Amino acid sequence: MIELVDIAYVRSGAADLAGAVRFATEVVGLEHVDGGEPGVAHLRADGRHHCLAFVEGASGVIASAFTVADPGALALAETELETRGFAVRRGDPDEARSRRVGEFVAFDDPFGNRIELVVGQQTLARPVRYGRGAGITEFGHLCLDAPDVAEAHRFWSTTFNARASDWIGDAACLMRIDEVHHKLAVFRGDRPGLCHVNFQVAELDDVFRNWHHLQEHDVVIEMGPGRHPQSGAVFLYFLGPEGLTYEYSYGVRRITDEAAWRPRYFDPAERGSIDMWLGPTQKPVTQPQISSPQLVPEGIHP
Ligand SMILES: O=C/C=C/C(C(=O)O)=C(/O)C(=O)O
Ligand SMILES: [Fe+2]
Repeated sequence: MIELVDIAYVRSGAADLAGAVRFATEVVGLEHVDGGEPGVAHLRADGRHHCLAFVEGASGVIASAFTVADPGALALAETELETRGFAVRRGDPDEARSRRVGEFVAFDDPFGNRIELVVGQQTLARPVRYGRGAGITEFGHLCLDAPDVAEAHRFWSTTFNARASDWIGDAACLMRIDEVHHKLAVFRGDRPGLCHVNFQVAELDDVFRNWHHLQEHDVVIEMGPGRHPQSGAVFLYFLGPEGLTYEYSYGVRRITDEAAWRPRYFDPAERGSIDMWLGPTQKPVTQPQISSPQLVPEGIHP
């Protein structure tokens, strides 16, 4: 079993790099960390050097990354994935530099989502220079698509240490890797992709202030403000450029008594199962996975 320590970053293709950065800084409120790397823009939300990187090119998610403890754990993870039949590729030093990590490996999950496992993700000591005062405190979670959510849970909970915190029928599974109710969610979708990236905000007021800010800037609000009964968080989903959905949320549950927690099963057909405030609900737009070079011939995955 591979122990995921935290989420690290999402890497996404941007056909209009400048436009994606402008939105991420001026509208979402992230910091643009200028790394002097042509064609790549790093966006920061917390201590991590970045949690979102835009790479000039075709729109779509390139990879979603998780941290493991140290180089030894990364080497063990590589072997374990290979033993389980996954093709694993070691990132080269230039790729690792661009990701601001010491080392990383890449593989595709059984549904075609490109996952990277990293060690040595760079921390910046100076405070975050937020693009605007959105109240962002941290990169909260990432959400992937898969056609079979139960199968995705089986994969993440047997290959990795992810535990189901709650289910929304066969439509979604919210999984934790630490005390936070979920840092990884899988939603049902026909194709692999990134359903959304989440940023936690400091206060309830931030969610509502941000809502007005987004409306003033004619941003498409996909869902909310509302309150999820699963994590208890007040949410707001909105669509950015390149088909990337962002979520602000406030007040996510922490599961402090691991032994006592039992995942709950919500019925997606019940009104209120997605939004306790009974607002209109819809699945956020998914950013499709960019088809990356095959790691190995098809069909090798278990
Ligand atoms: O549709 C339900 C979403 C639930 C939550 C939550 O409980 O916070 C999410 O944020 C999510 O799955 O992304
Ligand atoms: Fe979310």
